[in-house]
Amino acid sequence: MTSLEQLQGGLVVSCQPVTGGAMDRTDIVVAMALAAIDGGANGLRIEGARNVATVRMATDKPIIGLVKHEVDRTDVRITSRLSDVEALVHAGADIIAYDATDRPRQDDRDVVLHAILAHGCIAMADCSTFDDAQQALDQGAQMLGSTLSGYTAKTESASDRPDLALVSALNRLDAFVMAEGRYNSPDLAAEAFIAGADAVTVGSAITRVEHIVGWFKTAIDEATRAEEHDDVLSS
Ligand SMILES: CC(=O)N[C@H](C=O)[C@@H](O)[C@H](O)[C@H](O)COP(=O)(O)O
Repeated sequence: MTSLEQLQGGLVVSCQPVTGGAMDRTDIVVAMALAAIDGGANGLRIEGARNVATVRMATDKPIIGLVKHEVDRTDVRITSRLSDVEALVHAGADIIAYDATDRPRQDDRDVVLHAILAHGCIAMADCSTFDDAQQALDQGAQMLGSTLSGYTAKTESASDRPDLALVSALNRLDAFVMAEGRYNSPDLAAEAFIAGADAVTVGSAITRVEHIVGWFKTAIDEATRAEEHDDVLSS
């Protein structure tokens, strides 16, 4: 079975710990990846060549690899350099995700895409809009993700809901559609398929303990504040 066949109709778990957090260690990334597979994940999204190489030794499941780094004078962070592609190929990624937005960056976007394809990997375009996806498809990307919707100046939004409308729009294009970004519950992940996704990637809600704890804390704090408010009114 090809990687895309293995991912079809399934769940990819993104194992990206909070940078610098208590879980930001390669051994923990491997443990999260194996636990995700035990839970039924069809594939993994792994950041960093070292993490990809170590997870690769532990499983044959499809790995979507990416490298994130901060560079001066650009907001582009995901696999924006040719050297990132080389490192991920070397590490054994099956699929390489890259920033498919039209924002300026160090190495030309389509040169990065062509390098991924030239190495025989599947290219996953992390898109913020339908236009990003259309351009990526025209250049040969086989997988289109809604990953960056809500995270660029053009699409910035305060909503904590996923962009299901973008997933529906991507479904009209002839490519594998990955719903990704803020699928923070099983119900939302299921909705991605109703919208036309071929697979869904979930990260924070499964592997970022700090975020999950924060969601609980916020809900509890709001509830306790509301209760205090009611007590004051009734006293
Ligand atoms: C915007 C951006 O840089 N997204 C990143 C891409 O790799 C990750 O930080 C996300 O965790 C991943 O996309 C999964 O999304 P969520 O964590 O919402 O399930």
